[in-house]
Order: sequence, then structure tokens, then C-alpha cells
Amino acid sequence: MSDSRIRTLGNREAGPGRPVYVTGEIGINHNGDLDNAFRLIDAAADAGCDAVKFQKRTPEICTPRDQWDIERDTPWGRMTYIDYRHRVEFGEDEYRQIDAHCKEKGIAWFASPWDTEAVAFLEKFDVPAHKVASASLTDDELLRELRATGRTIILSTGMSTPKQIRHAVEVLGSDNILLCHATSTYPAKAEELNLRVINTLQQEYPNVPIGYSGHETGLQTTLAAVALGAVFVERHITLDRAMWGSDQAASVEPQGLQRLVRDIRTIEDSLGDGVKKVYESELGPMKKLRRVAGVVAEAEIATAAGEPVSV
Ligand SMILES: C=C(OP(=O)(O)O)C(=O)O
Repeated sequence: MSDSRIRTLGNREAGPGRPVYVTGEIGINHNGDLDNAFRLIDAAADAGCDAVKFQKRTPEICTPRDQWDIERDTPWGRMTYIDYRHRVEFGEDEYRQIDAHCKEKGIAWFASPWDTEAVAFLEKFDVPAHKVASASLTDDELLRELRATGRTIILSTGMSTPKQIRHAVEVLGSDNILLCHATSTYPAKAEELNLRVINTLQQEYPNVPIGYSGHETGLQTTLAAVALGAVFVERHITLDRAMWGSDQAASVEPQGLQRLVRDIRTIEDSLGDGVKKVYESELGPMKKLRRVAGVVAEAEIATAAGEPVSV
């Protein structure tokens, strides 16, 4: 029987029993520079990530009107907030180049649209999924538009109550979504990660695959999320944590990303199937170290080595 928690993400599947789907969240850490975006894509591909992710906004829709004219210092000089929002946004030509670059590198890309125009923009591309940022979980209009695309929707649940999450799942429908546990602080403190919520979500949504979107510093807690059963992992990535931009400090640099993906693969290998067995490789040590055979004869164990323990 097929598992209702398996989701298609382009040419990959995500869900229990599948390799953890690892996404390097570029977000706007490219700072509006296509070359930075390419370098981040290369770092993610080299590390073995399955996908990179961007954020797509229509600045005039996503920026409250009273903020547009507020001036701020940026690496490109002093400018109004709305000009800054445009400065860090890629248009269609840049995304065509990103699309081609990702194809060349053999890595998928998708994005979180922050408004309905951004959904229409992303629909011009054959993306494997759309992501709903935690901040957008309560935006029913956006959720309805996303559901209508028919693509897999990855829904992040930071800054959200169980009731809000239940409502968002109702609006999206549970057949084609993947839920991500998240804590929306940058960086998030270990004591506020509450990783056991991954198990709470697994129980509350038995037909939905559960993943993790992390904003902590360090890698251990993301690895713990995988050990708790997260089937999808997203971490912000950066070329350099000291770069300008609000997400950079809570992001993983290329070397850390290599370690993260390597360790996720080791953890998924090590989790196994939960069925107790005696491995053939244990027979030598068993012979050498065990003085008393106990209730099952050594010969019987040797015959059944690698099989579930039924002897
Ligand atoms: C902010 C985002 O997601 P999350 O809430 O998972 O950090 C995003 O995907 O743009």
C-alpha cells in the first residue's frame, strides 16, 4: 500500500523512508547580486543539497505603505525602504538565469511567494514546490492561490498557534502539503526550538510528512530534528555570516553546509528500520566477548544473522 505521507518534489520524493530532502534557503542572502546567487547555488550543489530556495515578493504589495519612504543606510548607499526592497528582488530575466544555472548544477530550486502576484510569477517556471513562509501561514488568499497551482506546498509553522495551523491545513488541504516545524527568531535559541513539536505534528497530522525549517546557529539541533523524524530540512545559507542582511548571521556557510548534509545522510543511514536483529558483523564480537549463550543458542543466532530476531 502506498504511504500517504510521500510527496513529489520534481524528480524526487520526500517523506518517511525517503532520503531527507535538504534545502539551502538562499532567501535574500544574495543581496540582489546574481553572482552571489550562483555561488550559493554552487555551494548547495557541492554540499549535496536537493534544492535551493528563494523568497519572491512584489515590493509594493509586501511593504506596508507607511514604510515605503523611510530612509535607511544600505551597502548601496542611503535609500528608501521601498527602493531597498526592489534592490534585493530578482526579476524574470535573473530567475531564467537561476533556472538555467540550477539545471546545469543538477539542483532544484523553488521559492516562497509572499503575495499572489509572486505566485503567478513563480508559476512561469517548472518549480517542484512552493513554500509558505511562517509569516504567510495566516494569509488565506495566498494559500488558496497556492492550492490552485496543484504543486506540493511546504508550509512553515513558526509564530503560529495549533488553531492557526489547523486552519491553514484546512485551506490548503492535507493531500499535497508538507508541514515544517519552525521557530521564527533569527537566530533561534536552542531552548525555544522545541523540536519535540515535530513528533506532535506527526501525531496530529498522520497523513502529512513533517519537516523542519531551522534558524538556529550551529548544526546539532538540525541533526536532532532529523533524528526525531524530520523528512525535510531547510536552513538559511550564506557565503559569509558577516555579510550585510538580516538573515546572514543565522545562516550556514558553505563548509558547514557540507558537514550538515554529510551528517544528515549518516543519521538517516543509522536510524534503520527499528526491527531488532543481530548483524552478521556482531557474530565475531559475540563469540569473543559473550561467556553465556543464554536462551538462544549461538548457532541459531548465526543462522538468522541479519534477520529480525525471532529465534
Ligand atoms: C521565511 C520563510 O520560511 P520559514 O518561516 O520556514 O523560515 C520563507 O520560506 O521565506
